[in-house]
Amino acid sequence: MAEIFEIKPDIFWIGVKDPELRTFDDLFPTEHGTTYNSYLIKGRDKIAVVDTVKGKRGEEYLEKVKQLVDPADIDYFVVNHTEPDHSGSLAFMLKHCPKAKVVSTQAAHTFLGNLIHNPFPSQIVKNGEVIDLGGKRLRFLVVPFLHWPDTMFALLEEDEVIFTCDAFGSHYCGSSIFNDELPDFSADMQFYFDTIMRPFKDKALTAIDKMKNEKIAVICPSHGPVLRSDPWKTVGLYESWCRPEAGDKKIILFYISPHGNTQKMAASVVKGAAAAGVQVDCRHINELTAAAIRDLMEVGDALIFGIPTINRDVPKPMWDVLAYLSTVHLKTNIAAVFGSYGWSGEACRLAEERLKGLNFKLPVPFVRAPFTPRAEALEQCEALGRAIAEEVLKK
Ligand SMILES: Cc1cc2nc3c(=O)[nH]c(=O)nc-3n(C[C@H](O)[C@H](O)[C@H](O)COP(=O)(O)O)c2cc1C
Repeated sequence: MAEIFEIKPDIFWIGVKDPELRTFDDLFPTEHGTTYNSYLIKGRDKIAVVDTVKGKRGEEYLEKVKQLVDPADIDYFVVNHTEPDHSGSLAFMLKHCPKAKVVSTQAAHTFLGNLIHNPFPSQIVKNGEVIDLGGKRLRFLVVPFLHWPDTMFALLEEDEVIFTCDAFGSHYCGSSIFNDELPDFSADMQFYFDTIMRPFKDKALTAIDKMKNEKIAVICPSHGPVLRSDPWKTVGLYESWCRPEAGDKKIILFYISPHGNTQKMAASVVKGAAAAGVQVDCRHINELTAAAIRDLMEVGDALIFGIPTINRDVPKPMWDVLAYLSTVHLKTNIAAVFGSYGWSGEACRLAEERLKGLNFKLPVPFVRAPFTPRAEALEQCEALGRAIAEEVLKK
């Protein structure tokens, strides 16, 4: 018999486990594998399934469903989010569940159209709408961008069970599916937050605000353990990871400087900003871990990058820094660039293009200086620092 867990009377975990998975979506390491969680709810009158599983696991998943109900009796597939690890077996399941309607947000409906291509019976729901299964009412909380635009949570009001899709999930596959029956997986949960949810901290706080008015005894995410013991502890952790730190305004300056010229320019930028009343946390990127770089990015009221040209390009370690910008939740969209070069000097322009592509505002054009910066170039760097500080103080 395939593994099924009863979470509360007539609410079942019918997901599949993937303990050997070591890289999720070609992107993130999964040291402890993962699970694709799906849930079946038997109301007095209707049957609903919340999310499905990865497409490759469809057959096995169908067999699980058959252990509990006749698939032809399923009334609803609730799609909280359309990422293929949760919706991949939906089209397959619909063939076996002729009466089932797909319940989702409008955005998820559009995405499913682009994933499945064939028409499917559907019901689009808005925030606060309810589907009554008979003694079990499913109410939807629309929470866009956790972490795709399509996302919603589904709350079983009477049972106080909420299905939150990727939010509060972990890539963790253990012998049980319940958090109170497993070893500590908090590091996996934090890593999951860091890789998936971190760019959407403001959206997570909005979702948490919506949850706070609700009675919730169990959180059922779409990966990893079901949180039936102290679910609010996890909500509190998310809140602490998402809440911005208060404090004085500051500029973060990241630089690299094999021959020390860009470093000289950095010192002048720092001087100019300080004269305008804003401190600069000036850091050589080789002295920072990736985690420290990402943390610093999130606290900066402006970000400045000191970049020499190497082989007609931004040096690779600095490209890595620029790549991190899309993996964090930035407080600012103000940036500036400067750097030394020898003969062709492409780096500043390339970095500016990257920043503009991420919707940064660059109030001052980049300052570039050939080899050892002259006094005039250092003055330009001071002016750059001052202008960015003034921009920060305007906010
Ligand atoms: C390996 C190497 C490759 C370089 N390639 C370029 C280049 O393609 N174009 C250019 O303008 N300068 C190039 N330079 C020169 C540097 O940009 C120049 O020395 C600059 O002053 C270095 O800044 P830094 O003192 O902050 O390290 C290169 C330097 C090195 C060491």
